[in-house]
Amino acid sequence: MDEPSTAERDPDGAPARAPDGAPERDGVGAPEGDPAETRPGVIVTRGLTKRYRGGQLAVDGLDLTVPAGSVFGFLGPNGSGKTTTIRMLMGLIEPTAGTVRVLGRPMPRAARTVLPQVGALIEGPALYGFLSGRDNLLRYDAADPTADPRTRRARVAAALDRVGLAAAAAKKARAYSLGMKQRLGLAAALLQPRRLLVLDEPTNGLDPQGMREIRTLVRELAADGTTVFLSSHLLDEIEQVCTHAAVMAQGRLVVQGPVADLAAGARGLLVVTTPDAADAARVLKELGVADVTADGDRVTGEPPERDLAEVTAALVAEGVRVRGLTVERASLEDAFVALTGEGFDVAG
Ligand SMILES: Nc1ncnc2c1ncn2[C@@H]1O[C@H](COP(=O)(O)OP(=O)(O)OP(=O)(O)O)[C@@H](O)[C@H]1O
Repeated sequence: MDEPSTAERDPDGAPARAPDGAPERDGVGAPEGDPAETRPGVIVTRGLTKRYRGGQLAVDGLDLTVPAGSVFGFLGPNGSGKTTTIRMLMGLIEPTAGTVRVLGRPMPRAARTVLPQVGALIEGPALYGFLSGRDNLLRYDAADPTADPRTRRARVAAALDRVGLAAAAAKKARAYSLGMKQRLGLAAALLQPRRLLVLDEPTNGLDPQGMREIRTLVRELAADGTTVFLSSHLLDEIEQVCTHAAVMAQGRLVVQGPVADLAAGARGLLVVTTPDAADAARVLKELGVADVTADGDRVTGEPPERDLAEVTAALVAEGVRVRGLTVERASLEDAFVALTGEGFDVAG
């Protein structure tokens, strides 16, 4: 629950520059009042770069395009630059170079008009422990000049209900679990209808049941037409809830696109189930299948170019009893490993 006021400080007014000193590429010559719909994405960054004062290059030349209506997963191991990027998207910190457009407007310059249309949950909500969950939200909403005080109580009740906190609404926030605090932060982001939700690790600190509930909520919000941008270091979470994803590693964008396409980019795995594993492995090698490994009654390898029917026929012709033969779809994790040559650090 970042205070919007921190994002509303006056920027220097100068157009952001790409590292080579070229003027900002996105929206050159376009008037600021252009509707977002004429833009390619709800979030568009070009050459976005952040070097911290200590010299740490946290984000390096990021070109991100988040399509309208997507649930966009921003994925990367700890320290890959996700939070730094999100803070730049929300105008909380200045980029060292490059540009950010959110809802078609440049950030941080247009923060005052953009941020009321964006619900954000970044780095855990700031809560008053001595106030109840409900009173925290009433207070938060009262600090928003665009919020209608006449509908405040009803909106707060609806938001608490939506995140499953209605029963705990009167409890002091300091007695909330981490998961409950996370939900309260989400409720704060949902007090008004939003065109975009930006959620930094929204399931952090939640138990599996809480994670499922947040995923369901994200899907419902997306079905209502809200674009959701969420960061995560959990690959399966992104696969379960996101339509699109971008993968970060060491401050750089590795890949972005529809989740189905990203996973399809990795080749998947040929799996033969058979009691004659040794013979099956030999035949597959003879057929030119790469990386053949036998483990119990399971023989795996790279999916061959040739028709699977031919592979099955060759196995059977050699007396291999085939119980099953299939190509397992590649997961996003396979895609990540294929793209970076690294495992995905899911610790933390
Ligand atoms: N305020 C700061 N000053 C200096 N370096 C920072 C600062 N904030 C982050 N960094 C460094 O920048 C890099 C990217 O950090 P960032 O928090 O953006 O990554 P992240 O992908 O969000 O990681 P996590 O999942 O752990 O939050 C890291 O090496 C981090 O140590």
